[in-house]
Amino acid sequence: MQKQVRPTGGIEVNPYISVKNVSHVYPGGVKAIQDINLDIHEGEVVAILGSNGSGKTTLVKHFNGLLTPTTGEITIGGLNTKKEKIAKLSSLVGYVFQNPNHQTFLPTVGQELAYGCKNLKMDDEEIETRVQKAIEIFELEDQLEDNPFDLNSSQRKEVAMASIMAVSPKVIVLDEPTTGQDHKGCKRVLELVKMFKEHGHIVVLITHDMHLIGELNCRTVVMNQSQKIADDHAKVVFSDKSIMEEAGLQPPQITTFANQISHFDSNQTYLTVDSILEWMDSNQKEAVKVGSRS
Ligand SMILES: Nc1ncnc2c1ncn2[C@@H]1O[C@H](COP(=O)(O)OP(=O)(O)OP(=O)(O)O)[C@@H](O)[C@H]1O
Repeated sequence: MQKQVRPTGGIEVNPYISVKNVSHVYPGGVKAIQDINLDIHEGEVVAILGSNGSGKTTLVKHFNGLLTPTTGEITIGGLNTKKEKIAKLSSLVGYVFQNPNHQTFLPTVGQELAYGCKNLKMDDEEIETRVQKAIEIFELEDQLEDNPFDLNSSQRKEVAMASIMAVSPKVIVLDEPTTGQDHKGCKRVLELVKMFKEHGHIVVLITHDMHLIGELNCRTVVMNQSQKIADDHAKVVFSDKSIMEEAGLQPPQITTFANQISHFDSNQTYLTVDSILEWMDSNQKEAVKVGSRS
């Protein structure tokens, strides 16, 4: 396999996910993605952004073999997705659907947590260890006998994420993780993405949630009309007006605000309120008092 040079660090590392010249045409003729190239490495959190129908879901469904390229090639951990069984690919790439009802179907949370591991034919001891770890991380001890459908949507989403965590795939794909979540649920998603990264997972998020991307401060891929039109750090992408306009996207409100205020460093893109407060502190802008209004 050809080695690729990472843009930073200068060390040659093979990407864990390698998408090469991939197009996908659905039966009926819709060209959902066209000539996509994308490398994702160990340790990365990557957000995939774009308007409805731009091809985000089609692209990520290729990572676990739910779809295969019409043309081009995808390798996951060095395995060509066209040649591997879906079961093998799902042990490497876990997919958390936007609607947890699409992936929770067993009568208890405990059974749900073990399902993915059982499906991959792990032995009982291994399943017990993995499920126990997921229970601890997600603090689900008191809910094991509950029916997932008696939980609220935020809790059900956590159960879906915990069952993927039990399988422990290298890559965790989160499809619109904050959609339908209240403020607490959104904060929890942010924590979980950080936690997945700390546990050594690559996280790929499909999202329309600019605030989430701002908080994650992560690599951002923009899809538009079935093509990849940007792939850079969120700060670079959000400050590129032509890309944002082409894709019909709005940066987080705090970024738009900072861009309009001459006080702020015009060479910087501010993604969060905290980054603005930090700038104010370090520049001792006394004209603008930092602190909450009473
Ligand atoms: N199973 C399918 N059969 C035919 N066309 C499809 C199918 N799934 C998606 N498409 C079409 O492929 C294109 C890309 O869809 P896709 O769902 O990948 O976009 P998306 O960016 O994820 O959109 P959204 O944000 O609405 O989920 C759209 O034109 C869509 O209508």
